[in-house]
Amino acid sequence: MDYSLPSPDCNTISKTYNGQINSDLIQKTNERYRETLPNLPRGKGWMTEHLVQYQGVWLTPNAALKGLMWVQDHFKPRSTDIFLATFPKTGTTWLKALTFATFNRTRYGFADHPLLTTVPHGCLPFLDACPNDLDGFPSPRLLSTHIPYTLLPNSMTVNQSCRFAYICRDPKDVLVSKWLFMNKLRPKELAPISLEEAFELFCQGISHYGPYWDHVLGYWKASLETPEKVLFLKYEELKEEPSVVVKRLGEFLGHPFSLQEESEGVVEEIVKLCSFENLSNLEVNKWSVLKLLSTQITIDNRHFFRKGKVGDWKSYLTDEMVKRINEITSEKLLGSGLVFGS
Ligand SMILES: Nc1ncnc2c1ncn2[C@@H]1O[C@H](COP(=O)(O)OS(=O)(=O)O)[C@@H](OP(=O)(O)O)[C@H]1O
Repeated sequence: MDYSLPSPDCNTISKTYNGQINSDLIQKTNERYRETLPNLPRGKGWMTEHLVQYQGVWLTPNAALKGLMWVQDHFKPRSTDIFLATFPKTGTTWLKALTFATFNRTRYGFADHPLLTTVPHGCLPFLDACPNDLDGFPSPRLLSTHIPYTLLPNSMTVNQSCRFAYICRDPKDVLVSKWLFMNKLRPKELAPISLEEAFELFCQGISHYGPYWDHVLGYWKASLETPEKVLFLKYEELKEEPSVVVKRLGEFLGHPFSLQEESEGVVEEIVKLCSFENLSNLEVNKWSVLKLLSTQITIDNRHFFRKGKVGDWKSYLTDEMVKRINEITSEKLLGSGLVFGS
């Protein structure tokens, strides 16, 4: 089986979560999970009723918490692994497409590229959902994760030469994108979350894999310490100069673009293939669904493509909200050398 091809099986973790694979290791993590869960602080959920705080991070109590414990307890990283790491709604879908297309550019032609018929999420297995299903994948593995850098096991960060491509985005756009997306997925029996509520929760750090600023700072600091291992990107820069960023991505992935490829316009082809305008208009991304077996949730692919703009927060946030979130951002990032646009 060619595992690097898009595979609908990349979410097969449900087998694991549902306990159908019966091993001592799984039992141990499940026990740890069952013992830990009742003692964790709870906050209001955006998509689920609650989020729980584990090791300082807010997670959905079922899939995300179990996924994290799984990775911490059992994932066997390889030195050649490449992870696409993101906080949700910062550009995951886009970077997945770009990474997949860049990494596999000699394997697929642009006219019949897998991304024309597969949602980007179907192209890169989600580590947090299937850590033990990945053992059979040939190296080098391209995987994705939402786990904050500081919560990853040492086996992935300190002890291995695994690489991470990380993308962040202006928190105001992340908040708005997340609020609109989560309300679409929120079960009908739960009342929708108002923007005011979402704003408050986000500012307090209570959102999936939040606090947002801590997530960003974890990868930012790691990128300063080990730039060869952590590539730190910004959604806004990718929008501004996609070709420049794709070339950096190529180098980071260990596949720099040759002069010939550049003169043949390969970089631009990748940028075009993965552009919002192209991906959001494909049949697969307009009408198909992504089944997240681990959470039993089905997501319409079109929800991953809303506007794809920088600064759409201006249509939603009040001046007061902007002032508060900007203040939090300045405070949190103070002295880090990292800034977001105003
Ligand atoms: N190709 C491309 N180019 C530019 N922007 C894109 C692209 N694909 C998705 N998007 C926009 O990214 C936002 C979704 O973020 P994520 O992909 O991180 O979401 S998720 O975590 O995977 O659910 C969401 O942003 P908003 O439009 O602001 O809501 C998407 O529209």
